[in-house]
Amino acid sequence: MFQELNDICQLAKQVKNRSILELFTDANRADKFSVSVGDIFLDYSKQNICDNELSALFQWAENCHLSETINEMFSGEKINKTENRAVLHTALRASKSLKHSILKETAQEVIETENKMAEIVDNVCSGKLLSASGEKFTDVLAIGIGGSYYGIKVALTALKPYHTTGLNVHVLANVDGGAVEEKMRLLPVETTLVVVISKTFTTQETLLNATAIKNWMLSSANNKDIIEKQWFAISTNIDAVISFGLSKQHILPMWDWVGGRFSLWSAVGLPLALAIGNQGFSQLKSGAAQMDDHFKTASFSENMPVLLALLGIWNRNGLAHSSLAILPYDHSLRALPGYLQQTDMESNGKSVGVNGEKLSWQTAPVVFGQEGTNGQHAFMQLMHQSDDIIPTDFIIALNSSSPFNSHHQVLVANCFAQSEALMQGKSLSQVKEELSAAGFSSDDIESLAPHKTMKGNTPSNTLLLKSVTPKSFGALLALYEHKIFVQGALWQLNSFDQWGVELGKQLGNQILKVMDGEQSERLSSSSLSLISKFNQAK
Ligand SMILES: O=P(O)(O)OC[C@H]1O[C@](O)(CO)[C@@H](O)[C@@H]1O
Repeated sequence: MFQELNDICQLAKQVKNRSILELFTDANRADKFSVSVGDIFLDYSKQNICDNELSALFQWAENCHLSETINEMFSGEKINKTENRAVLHTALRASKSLKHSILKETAQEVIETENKMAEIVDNVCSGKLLSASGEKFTDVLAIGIGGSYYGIKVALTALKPYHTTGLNVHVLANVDGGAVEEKMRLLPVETTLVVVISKTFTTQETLLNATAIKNWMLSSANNKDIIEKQWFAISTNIDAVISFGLSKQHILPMWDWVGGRFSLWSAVGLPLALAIGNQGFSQLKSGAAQMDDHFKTASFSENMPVLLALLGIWNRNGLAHSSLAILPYDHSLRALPGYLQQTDMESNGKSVGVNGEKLSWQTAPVVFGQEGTNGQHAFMQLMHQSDDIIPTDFIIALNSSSPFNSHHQVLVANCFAQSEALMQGKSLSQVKEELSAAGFSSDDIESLAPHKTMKGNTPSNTLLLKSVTPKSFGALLALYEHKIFVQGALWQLNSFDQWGVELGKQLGNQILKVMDGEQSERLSSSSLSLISKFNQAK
């Protein structure tokens, strides 16, 4: 029973068209299908699922040895098999004693790096560490892309009310001269601290942006020590950073057992800590650690990341829904959909299993979203009336950091209304009744009614945070990290590599050469013609 994903899919097939709304005849459903961890509450009662199906999912997860796989990750087994690496971002937010027991001899280096990072933050804030011109820093520019950008970006945005240090922290990721120019116009050269983040220190976009900013600083500043004094880097590739011109004392290490998209908890978080202070950064990590403990110890039926993962698989494979909408109804969480797009799709957007076999099931959904209520005036039309059912995660904070309470109430009401509308829908007969009550003629009712029906039966989760604080936000990020890990494990793929991004990088380099006059037989006539149009326009 329930040995294979296929068994789960067969079970789901039988209930695909069941009405979610009718499941609420069980008066205890909302209580039963919800769980709390710290400051986060998850209501999953609006999913198309019942007790026996959840039990089947738990049983299947047990049969897949999920508990063992979770232990393997936390204990540092090399579960990233294609790169022969452990996956230990959780150790970065663990207690000192746990760090020692997991990381062994590396623990000391990790703790020293944490201390060094905290010292940099203290010294920059107190003015002990000054710019090359002897002034206090006013701004920080973080340069990095992908996993060396999204975590910082989402946390900086979410924790704006906790930016207590007075430093203005900016991020530069995209390789676009316009974005670079924007920063140059905005930033004061003499008082900007730069943090270059690149695990490999070979990433084209980051190196190009860093070089442009470096040249700009060198040409605009009076002091030629500006790079040595005002720049820091986070990387595993120390030699490359030194060749780039940074002083060794200004390099904080990374380790190959921390994946880029799970690296916020390492020194990669330096720009964030420079905004929210050391205390804020510790609280962020403590929230994540709280979720780690819960994930490691809670039974599957109470385990929030496991539940989210299994519900996602139920929707993706069982009910064959191919997308996932992330809809935070909180301005501070507006960067979350973009962050989760990377974390989820770069981790699990794969079709080959850990042993190289072609998987015979679908994996990561297409993740998209936007802050509410903007989405309601855009793509939610499709969610209500197209044939595609798009499972949704609604995320709200019960208490807003804004003083505009009436706005917050309207925002939350809209959020609850959308999950209800997506579930209830509106049938043809309901619409006809409404039109008739409003006095429409029978001809008008017949022609208008089909346009006004809503399919309903769209499943959703609602996540409530007491408020968005460093601690609750850390827990939220860890929740999704673990959800994605569980899904990858159950889909039997490696969530921790990203070979799919390589071909584009190779072809990008080749195209640059063709733009400079080299011949290529590997490119299609379409691309060659586009290159020629670009060259003509130059
Ligand atoms: O930190 P790096 O080495 O510059 O890499 C940046 C990002 O590029 C990727 O390799 C691919 O997008 C990510 O996994 C990584 O986070």
